[in-house]
Amino acid sequence: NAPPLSKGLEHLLGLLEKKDPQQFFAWPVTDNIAPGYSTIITQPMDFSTMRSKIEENEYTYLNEFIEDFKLMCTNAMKYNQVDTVYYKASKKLLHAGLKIMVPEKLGWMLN
Ligand SMILES: NC(=O)c1ccc2nc(N)sc2c1
Repeated sequence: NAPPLSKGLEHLLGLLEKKDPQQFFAWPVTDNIAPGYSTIITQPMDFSTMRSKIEENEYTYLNEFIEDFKLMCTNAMKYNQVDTVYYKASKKLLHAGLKIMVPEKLGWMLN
């Protein structure tokens, strides 16, 4: 059965996914669309993987979820050149996401 954390994380995930309308972060990046991706990015992460982890109760603490979100964004800033839509979108998503993942905004989930 889903402990309370997973309910909160699913809500939070939904808020973050809305900040990625082009769905650049919706699914794992493949080497087909991003040549050499799997050699450059050793720890891939995307929203669909995060959703699976929530459903499998793989997140014990909110911080683990936040780390995966940051990993997903920083991977994109590592692989993509600064002048690409992907880099720009990941930087914007990272900052927008970290703005809502602060204690005063998440108090309802933390206790
Ligand atoms: N999340 C990413 O880093 C990402 C997503 C989509 C995409 N499509 C390409 N042609 S390169 C690329 C990179």
